[in-house]
Order: sequence, then structure tokens, then C-alpha cells
Amino acid sequence: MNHPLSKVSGLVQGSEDDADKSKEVVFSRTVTLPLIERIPSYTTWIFLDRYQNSRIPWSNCSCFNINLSQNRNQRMADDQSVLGCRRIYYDHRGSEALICSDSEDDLVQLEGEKRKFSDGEDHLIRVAFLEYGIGNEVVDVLTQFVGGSSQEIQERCTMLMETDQEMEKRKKPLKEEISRDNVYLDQSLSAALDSFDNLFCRRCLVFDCRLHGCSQSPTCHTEKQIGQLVTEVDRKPCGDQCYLQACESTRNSINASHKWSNWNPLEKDLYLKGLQIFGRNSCFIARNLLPGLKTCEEVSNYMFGDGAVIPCGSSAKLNSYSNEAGRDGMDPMEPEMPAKSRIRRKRGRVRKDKVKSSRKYRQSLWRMIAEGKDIPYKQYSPCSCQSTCGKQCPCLQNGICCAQKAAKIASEGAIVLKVNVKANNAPALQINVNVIQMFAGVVGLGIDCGDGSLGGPPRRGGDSQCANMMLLLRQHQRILLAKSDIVGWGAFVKNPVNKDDYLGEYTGELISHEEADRRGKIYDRADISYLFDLNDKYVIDAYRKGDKLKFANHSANPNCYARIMLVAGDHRVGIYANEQIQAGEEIFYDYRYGPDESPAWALKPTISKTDGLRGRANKHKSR
Ligand SMILES: C[S@@+](CC[C@H](N)C(=O)[O-])C[C@H]1O[C@@H](n2cnc3c(N)ncnc32)[C@H](O)[C@@H]1O
Repeated sequence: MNHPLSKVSGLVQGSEDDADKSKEVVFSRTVTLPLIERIPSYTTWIFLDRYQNSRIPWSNCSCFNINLSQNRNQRMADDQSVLGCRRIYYDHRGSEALICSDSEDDLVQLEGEKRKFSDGEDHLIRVAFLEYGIGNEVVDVLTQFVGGSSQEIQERCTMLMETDQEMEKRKKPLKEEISRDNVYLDQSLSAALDSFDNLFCRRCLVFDCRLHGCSQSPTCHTEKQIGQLVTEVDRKPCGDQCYLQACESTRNSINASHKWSNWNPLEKDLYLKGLQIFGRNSCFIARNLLPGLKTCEEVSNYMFGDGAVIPCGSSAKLNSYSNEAGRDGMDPMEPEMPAKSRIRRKRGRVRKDKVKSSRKYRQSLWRMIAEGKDIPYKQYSPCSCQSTCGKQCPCLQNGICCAQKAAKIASEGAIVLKVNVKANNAPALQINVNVIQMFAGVVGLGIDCGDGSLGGPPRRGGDSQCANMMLLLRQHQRILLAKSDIVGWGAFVKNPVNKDDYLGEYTGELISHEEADRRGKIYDRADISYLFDLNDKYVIDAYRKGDKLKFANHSANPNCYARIMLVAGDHRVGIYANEQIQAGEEIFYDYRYGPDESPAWALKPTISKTDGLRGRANKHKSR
């Protein structure tokens, strides 16, 4: 008996001898099982059809903290049984615990880091505490949703409550002046739009956007543009109450200060908003922004009285707009940080050597050499130009032609059709201009949509369509996933494709460079990385979430190439064919590692087992 598997036993059949019947006969045959190569180890991943902003660092993520789940960790921290926080991760390859920080210095720095709260998180904390009070359970729930320790949440809440009380005290005298009948009129426009401002994504037009997060800076319009807007001439009266009906002399005799005092803060703000949108057109302003609140005549009187000369600064919102205008180039995804935390960040950047070493295995197109210059892709931030972008426009200066160019396309008529809101539905106003700009940008109303790709093809797809539209509309090729001919898993095209055809998008979690450095240390040890440098602010990490194209392998002689495109203001990575590719061929592109950042395998030519250089294994049957 050579092998237990080759032993077959049974009873002898058809024997006359009863004794023989009970005899066990043993047949023996050797079966050699073919040696099958182990399929590559594989982790599950979540499919994403576009990348997703991930603000939660692994260090706050319970699944990577083998110490304890976050909640338990919190409680232990609370009862002082855990001192400090040592970041320990689970290495799926070696099944061993790794300390993420390579040096004690790192640990000290991480421990010293203070949790930063975004406006949206503050909002959540405020609402929770106002509705449910400060109980341990509430704190626990908040730590799950917001992150951070319970102590941090409690501290933040106390701080928020104190600030709110302070604000309330300052507001009081003004509040007493105005009517209490209408909760909306009681507030300024900015206060009425508070949650809208915080939670609505102006790019994706959804609440609670997972890509851009909350607290985005609104697209702003500068004060000086108000004066340039349309004046009212040659118009017909809009109704009985139209100011055009009133005689000139009556209008001039109006006591402007009396009228001004009858305008409450929300009405004033709505008026100013109307001025921004329609110019000095009291008919439009009254009909669209102040229906039921002010007649056209009243608006006109106000306009020709004090209202017209009141600077935007009278409105907190508009004031903030003008401030925003000075923030061009800043990231709208990132809430304005207190000066303190910025300093802390800068200090973090001083540690360049370390950062570099942990970036060595990242695919990095963002530092792509375009026309001999080392130009990093800059995170896009919509400009504040109202009509066309002039020479000073930061978008043009950064080589980005933004959707703001389409602003003028949003003609008054179009806006009038769309804006028909009541005062208590004021949020709609805020989005109106942005929506139309977005729409104009998306449908490409005769404007250059500026795909923002640096240094090369393809700017246009078939039918003269902008290449970035393929990403926007997700017109990708069918991609198959199968064992690569080179290493691990690979991505393959199902159907033949032509040169410069768009294959699909490299998606994943959108993380900061700092977070990528932390994760990169772990990936580098395993020598497998799904990090893709997107721009000066963000890195895509496809390790846990992504598209099948995350499995495309590297080759110095590739049949595809990756290109960073600007799509509706976001950088996205498209993979395109470098040449004609046959159905079932594996996809390779150049990861473009920097000269001193390449892993050893990237320096060698990629030799396919079946097809020589680069690898051309057919995978027709694979899925
Ligand atoms: C984005 S993943 C590609 C998918 C990977 N093959 C898998 O099985 O998950 C990138 C990693 O694949 C490996 N890789 C990609 N191209 C390679 C090549 N030409 N030679 C060796 N390893 C390669 C490296 O470990 C790299 O960090």
C-alpha cells in the first residue's frame, strides 16, 4: 500500500463459499495527482465605479486595529488601562503583527496629533447633543460615526456649546428687533442655509457626498461684479405692484431709512442674492426671491434707497464669499483649518526623507514630466470668476479651464425658469447658479471642458467628444480578471480595442498623502501596492476598494497607458490603449516609478511565461 488514497476495499461478489464472502479483498492502484500551482493568495475587495473620499485613517479603523475594536479601545482608554496608542496592523501575508510606525519618533508624533473635526462632524456632534444630551451612549455612537476618542468628542462638544452660547449672546440684540412669527425670517440667509451649506455637494448635487465630503466652499461671486450686472431699462411692468407703475416722483420721496428698517435680515440677504443673480432687476428679485414678502415696488424703493448701496459685507454669507474669493487655489473639499493645525502639518512635511522612502512603490503620474517640466497635478478648486475667466483666473493659470466659463450661458431667462422659490425654500437659490454651471460644464455647451491631462493624448475621443466624457459617462470596456501571466492577478480586455480607446478607470479610496505614507509602509513590506498618486493632495488606494483595472500589472513596454484627467473638477485616472489590443490580452501600463523609487522587479524587463516580453497570455475563458 503506497498511499492511503490508493487503497480501495470491498467484499468479493459471487463466491460460493460463505466463508469467502466475508473476506475482505484489497485492490491496490497508484493514482498520481497532477501538481497544481497554488492560485495566488487573494483578498476580497469592494467594487467601486469611481473613487471614494476616505477620511478615516486606518489608525482609526477598527478592522486594522488588532488590539481591540474601537469601542472597547475607547473604554479601555477611558479607564486608563491603556496608555497612549500604539498602532498595530495585521499583515495579511505574513499573518504577523506589524507596528506601523518605524520609529519611536513616529509614535510620539502620532500620539501628539490632535483630532481635527470637519464642519460636518461638528454639525453632527451639535445635533446629537442638542437632541439626546451628553450620555455615554451618545458619545459611543458618535465615536463610531465621527471617529476619535470619547474624550475628544466630549471636549469638542463642550467647545462647540461654549462657542454657540457666545454667538447667541452676540446675536441677541438683533434678534429682539425682528419678528418671531417666522422662523426663517428670524435668521440670516447664511444661518438658514447652514445645514445645506454643510451637507450639500455642489459638484455631485447630492447631500452627504462620499467623494467631496461636506463643508465645501461655495462657488463665489465677488462684490465688484454686482455693479456690472444688468440694469433695468425698457421693461414692461410685471404687475399691479410693479415699481414701473409708480411715478418717478413718488419713488424719490420714499424715506429709505424707514423702508430699510422694515426689512428683516433674511429679506435683506435674499435681496442681495437676487442682486447677484439678476442684477438691478426688481421685478425678477421680487418675483423669484421675495414672493409674498416684498412687492416689486418695495424692492425697487429699497434698491434706490439704502439697499442698493449696502455693501455685500452686510450679509455674513456674502462676506464669507468675498473671503472665499481670497482662498483661490485652496481645496474646497477641505474645511478651512485653524492656523495651528496648518503649522502642525507643515512640520510634518519637514520629515521628507521618511516620506520619500515610503512613497517608493507608488504609481505616480502626477509628477509626470510634461514638456521637460516636473509639474505636479494640483488639486482643483473652482474659481470665483463670474462670466469668463480672465488672465488672472487661477484655473487658467493652473492650466485648467473650469466650468465657470459656462456661467454666462446660464442666462437670466434660464435662471428665472428654474428659480421660483418661497422664502422658506431658500436653499434652492443657493444651488441655482452652481447647478446651471455644472450642467453647462457637463453637457459641454460649446465650452472647452479642459480635461486637464498633461502632456499628451488623448484629448478627444471618437466623434470629437472630449476624452474625459468617457470617464464621466462611464463608457468603459469590459475587463476580465484572471491570473496574470506575470505575477498574481491581472486585468484582461474581453473584446478587441483600438489605439487610444478608453478601457476604464482606476478607482479606489481617495486618501491624503500622509495616510498613504502610513499605509505604504505596510504595502512596501509585502511588496505589493495599489497606491496611485493622483495629485498634490490625494492618493488613490485600491487595496480594499477599486475596479478590476486595479489588477493591471506594470510593464516598461506596455500596451496601455494611464492618464490623469480632469472630470467635472475632479482628477480621475483613465486607462487607455497604447495600441490595438486583441480580445483576451492582458493589460499592462507603465507605473512610472521615479528613478530612485522603483522596486527591483520594475527595473527588470517584464518577461511573460507564454509570450516573451511583456506578456500576451490569452484569457478568453477567464472571468
Ligand atoms: C496594482 S497591483 C497589480 C495586481 C497584482 N498582480 C495582484 O495580484 O493583485 C501592483 C503590484 O503587482 C505587482 N506587479 C505589478 N507588475 C509587476 C511586474 N511587472 N513584475 C512583478 N510584479 C509586478 C507588484 O507587487 C505591484 O506592487
